[in-house]
Amino acid sequence: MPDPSDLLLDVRALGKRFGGLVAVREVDLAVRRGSVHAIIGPNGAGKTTAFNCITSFVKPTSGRILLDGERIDGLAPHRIAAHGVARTYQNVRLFANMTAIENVLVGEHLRLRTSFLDIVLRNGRFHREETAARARARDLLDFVGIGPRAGLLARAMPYGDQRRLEIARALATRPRLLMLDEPAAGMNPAEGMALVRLIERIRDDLGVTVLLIEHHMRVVMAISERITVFDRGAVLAEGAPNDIQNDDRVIAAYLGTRSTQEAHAVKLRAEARTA
Ligand SMILES: Nc1ncnc2c1ncn2[C@@H]1O[C@H](COP(=O)(O)OP(=O)(O)OP(=O)(O)O)[C@@H](O)[C@H]1O
Repeated sequence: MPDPSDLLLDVRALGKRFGGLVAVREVDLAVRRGSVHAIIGPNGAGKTTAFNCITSFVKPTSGRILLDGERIDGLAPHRIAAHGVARTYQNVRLFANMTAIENVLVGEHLRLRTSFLDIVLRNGRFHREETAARARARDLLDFVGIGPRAGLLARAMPYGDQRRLEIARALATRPRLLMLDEPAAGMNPAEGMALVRLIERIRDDLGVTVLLIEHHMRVVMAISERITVFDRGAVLAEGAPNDIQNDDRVIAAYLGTRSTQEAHAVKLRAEARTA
């Protein structure tokens, strides 16, 4: 068991029911400060529901969620963001008709101290904060590798750049914990490895702890210090990448073949035969 003071996120006995369906049951999740931690598991295992509970997008049925030792379950989503938790989504959710830099500024503004009156009056504080926010937004776009596209509309950007923009917008809220839901979805192997390097820089250069849900096993194994495996709403295994790769239960449930995609294909073919 890790020392509780090493933990940034400490989820205990988390449960979520949707009517009669138990989506998450008795889940414990301990994310060390300064680490990259992955959640893996088959489709429908409850991974996104656990994310949604942590960010208060859905209300947990049971359990406790602590950030840096402080309970955050039951807080409104914007309060959780203010505590330093930012996330991205499985499907890109950008403001499509805004430019890249404007999307990042939306994240920045969650942090600014400018009051409504300051904005209406466009006074000194407004201009100082706006200038600083723009400079920081540009730095973040550079950091994620899309600086030259700052003025492009989000909808005009290639998919890979949109995913980077989402990460920049999340970073603009200055999180302590960045939660990424399938960041490598739709990426080819080279793009996946470039994402690995970006996530490493987020951890090392910005000091942000990263919790990600991911199906691309090459990405997961390359980046994660710890992996938690979900299966049918519960935690099946937790450990370092090497342990997870060699865990018989995980192999049986999930990694039985060379890649996740193959595992899904085998499962689907088996289901098709019995249909
Ligand atoms: N809002 C909801 N209402 C009812 N059922 C839901 C809701 N959200 C999720 N579920 C169900 O909860 C279960 C867990 O879903 P969840 O999306 O958390 O799985 P997942 O592990 O993230 O899957 P995937 O890898 O496909 O994204 C599924 O059976 C899903 O249908």
